[in-house]
Amino acid sequence: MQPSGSGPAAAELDASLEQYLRVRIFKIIVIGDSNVGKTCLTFRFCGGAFPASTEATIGVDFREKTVEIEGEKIKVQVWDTAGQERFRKSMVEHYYRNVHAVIFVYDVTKMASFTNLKMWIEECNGHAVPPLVPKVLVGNKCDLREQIQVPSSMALKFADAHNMLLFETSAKDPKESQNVESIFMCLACRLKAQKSLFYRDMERQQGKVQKLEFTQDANNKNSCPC
Ligand SMILES: Nc1nc2c(ncn2[C@@H]2O[C@H](COP(=O)(O)OP(=O)(O)OP(=O)(O)O)[C@@H](O)[C@H]2O)c(=O)[nH]1
Ligand SMILES: [Mg+2]
Repeated sequence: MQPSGSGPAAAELDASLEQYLRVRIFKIIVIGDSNVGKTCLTFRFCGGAFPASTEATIGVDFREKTVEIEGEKIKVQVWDTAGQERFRKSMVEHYYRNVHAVIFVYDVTKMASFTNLKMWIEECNGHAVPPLVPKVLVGNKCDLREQIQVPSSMALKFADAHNMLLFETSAKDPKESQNVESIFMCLACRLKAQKSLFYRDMERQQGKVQKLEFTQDANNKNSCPC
């Protein structure tokens, strides 16, 4: 596993430094029951492989990957959170502070992990995460076809009701790696478009809209995987 030596304060400092150096950094948190595969999904995206073994995450593990969207380098900072209450309770405030996007994960072979999503969404809402923060739903472990308990139709209905996109995938199956990548890239593209709008509005207020280099991105959604 990747080392997780730096704490949330260091990650926040890192974010400030990155902003200073003008590389945009997007903080994406991964939330859900213990054992649904949050660590494996984040490792698949950032490390390009399925980890040989994992242990329950304690507090949070940070992973990151620099991606390029429409010629701009963006650092995706992934917060792989702990699903077990005892390993997360002291950290919850840090998870949600200044978060840019949220990924809710359930295990398609475990109905309880799906029904518990309600609780995870409540926790997220309870931390005043703005409605504009994009959220997606991920059903993991689709490689275990014989054991699926959560039908796609049920998950889709839930995702629709909560205004989220649904991804069903497997961190384990190498054939699904592109799909895992799409989850994060979809969010990064949305954030890039959103932030461009934000910057454009700010500039408009200041009467400088013509000078802003990000303006064009707001309307250009062609490269978004979703
Ligand atoms: N078959 C299969 N197993 C998976 C997949 N993803 C994860 N696992 C297994 O599920 C178990 C839990 O994975 P983790 O990624 O550690 O789960 P987690 O959600 O991070 O758990 P916490 O850190 O306790 O919150 C491990 O034994 C993984 O090997 C998958 O896509 N398919
Ligand atoms: Mg974990």
